[in-house]
Amino acid sequence: MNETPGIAVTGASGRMGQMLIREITESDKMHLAAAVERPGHEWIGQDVGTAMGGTELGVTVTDDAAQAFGQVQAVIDFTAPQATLAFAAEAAKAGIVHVIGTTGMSDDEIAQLAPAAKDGAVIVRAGNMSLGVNLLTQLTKQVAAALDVDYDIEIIESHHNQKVDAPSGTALMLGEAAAEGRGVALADVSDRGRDGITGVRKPGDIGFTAIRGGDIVGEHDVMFAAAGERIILRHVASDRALFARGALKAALWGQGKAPGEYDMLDVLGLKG
Ligand SMILES: NC(=O)C1=CN([C@@H]2O[C@H](COP(=O)(O)OP(=O)(O)OC[C@H]3O[C@@H](n4cnc5c(N)ncnc54)[C@H](OP(=O)(O)O)[C@@H]3O)[C@@H](O)[C@H]2O)C=CC1
Ligand SMILES: O=C(O)C1=N[C@H](C(=O)O)C[C@H](O)C1
Repeated sequence: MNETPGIAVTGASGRMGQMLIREITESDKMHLAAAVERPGHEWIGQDVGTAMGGTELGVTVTDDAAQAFGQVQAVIDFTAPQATLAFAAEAAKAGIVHVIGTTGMSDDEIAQLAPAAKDGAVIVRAGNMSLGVNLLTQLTKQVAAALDVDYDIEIIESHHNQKVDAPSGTALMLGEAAAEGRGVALADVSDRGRDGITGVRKPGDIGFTAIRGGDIVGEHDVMFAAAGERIILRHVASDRALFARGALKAALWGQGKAPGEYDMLDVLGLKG
């Protein structure tokens, strides 16, 4: 009998799904108890370890999230917005921790998580689970608060060519932090797509640029550009294990917490 928390991983065959499974099986603080994929996926019914090309892990990939979540203490979910909403409803029914790494959720989709948090899920959601990026959000807020609108804020993110959403979840976290530092709402100042005759830059705007290419894991610059100088705050991720380890930490942190919505600043004790 394994006394450590049992963890389910959704999107088990994905880049992050496989990374999470590797990290969980190497941890002595938790154990892999379920692996979920979408109905019709070729991995359904196979042992997840052998499907990944390694040794058997004794966990069969399933498309039955309700049944899987009934057997675990936490689910770690790096999938897609609509899938994540369905998993949140199941996590609420099971009364478990739901760690959400999925990005690209609209404001409306994010708002739809509230009922799940009210009904029993302990939701920990962040567009980036790394300590470095979460620290960078605090630094961004601080620098933005110290500088006036003579410093144009631009957020530049680079990712691999398989990424489907832009700007990245991390870029949006950094944008929110900059806007908060300036005491404005990001929605009012966000400039997300320049093309053609755009006119001159509006003072106070926060601009976003997305680069997609090759196998870039994830790079983010927050630039404060003024006449005669530029300040650039940068985070470079070179290994997805970084995100997976943050997610594992969140799954453990959530044990015994009251149902509700939390983020990585709560987990890392960086709020304030
Ligand atoms: N917060 C963070 O720190 C990080 C967040 N991310 C985010 O995580 C998400 C996944 O990224 P990544 O692993 O690179 O993407 P992948 O496309 O490699 O993986 C996504 C996985 O989710 C599966 N999936 C989609 N819908 C369902 C469903 N209904 N039920 C079960 N599984 C489903 C996909 O299956 P199929 O292939 O069949 O579609 C796929 O296996 C993205 O939103 C990304 O931005 C990534 C890294 C870090
Ligand atoms: O899709 C990715 O790969 C990543 N997504 C997250 C994001 O959208 O910011 C985090 C990380 O940068 C990798």
